[in-house]
Amino acid sequence: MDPNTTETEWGSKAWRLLSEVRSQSPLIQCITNFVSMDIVANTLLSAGASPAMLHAAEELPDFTPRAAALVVNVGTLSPSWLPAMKAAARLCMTLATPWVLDPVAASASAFRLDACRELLKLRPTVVRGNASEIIALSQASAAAQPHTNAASKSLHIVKGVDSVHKSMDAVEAAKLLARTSGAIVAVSGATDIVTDGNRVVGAHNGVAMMQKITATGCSVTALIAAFVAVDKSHALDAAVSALAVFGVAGELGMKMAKGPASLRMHLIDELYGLDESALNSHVNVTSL
Ligand SMILES: Nc1ncnc2c1ncn2[C@@H]1O[C@H](COP(=O)(O)OP(=O)(O)O)[C@@H](O)[C@H]1O
Ligand SMILES: Cc1ncsc1CCOP(=O)(O)O
Ligand SMILES: [Mg+2]
Repeated sequence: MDPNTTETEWGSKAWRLLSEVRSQSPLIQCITNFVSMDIVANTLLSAGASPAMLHAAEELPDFTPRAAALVVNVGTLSPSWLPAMKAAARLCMTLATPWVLDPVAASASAFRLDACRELLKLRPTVVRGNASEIIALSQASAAAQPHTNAASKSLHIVKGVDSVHKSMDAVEAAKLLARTSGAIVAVSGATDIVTDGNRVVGAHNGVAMMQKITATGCSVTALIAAFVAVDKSHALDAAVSALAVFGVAGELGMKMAKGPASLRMHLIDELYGLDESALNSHVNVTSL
């Protein structure tokens, strides 16, 4: 993070990065779960990025090098998808292309937890999960070997895809995961937390109703990828900005929404229409 960024400057930083996404329209390859594909693509389009949901291993050598960033989301993981996820992540690591891991339901099973740990070794630029996912992954990755006792203890910390912890409960776990993985770690929730293992920044935007729309977490993970794509050397700032922008769109959308279904529509509309004054007046980011 730029240590000189003051709390009042986050609005203009978020605006600058959103403007870059709109002008550059970065190509974002998304290997993501079936539930999320539609809302993730629509979120990226509304922000100005160009989404592509390609996951066939045969296509990766041609396509992944052309992407400005990659998302790997394990939400509907199956054995047939994992090799392509790893191959795409490995290509990004080799090419220094930013990539973002969403460890959906990280410790729901040993298969999923091991997959997330293997993906972590491929040096994601950012890991974004909810609090339960980050706590589980942090504990598991602190264990040295697959299926050690420490790793199996972190099994079933998550219930399913929804968090049973508050984001603030995951601050230390996030810092540890950032240190052990080398990634920027983002924990979504009432306060979105972003850390590089030393600094901790909180983004306080958003509304609780966003949890009642499936795949909002997946969507903000993809938005983080778009923001990191346009500011590769400041991944922490980019992640904070994406989380704040998505939260502001949720706050503005909530003014017109009657419930989760209409919030989904209004959030996407508000993301599309965000302007400088809205971000300057609504972005609420502090150091923690
Ligand atoms: N209680 C809350 N108040 C405000 N925003 C929230 C709240 N819970 C989640 N959000 C927002 O909803 C989005 C999805 O986060 P979350 O529900 O934690 O992810 P996931 O869907 O992966 O569990 C994020 O943008 C987050 O900031
Ligand atoms: C319901 C569900 N089941 C497998 S993936 C998925 C979507 C999860 O999306 P999010 O993590 O954004 O809530
Ligand atoms: Mg999630």
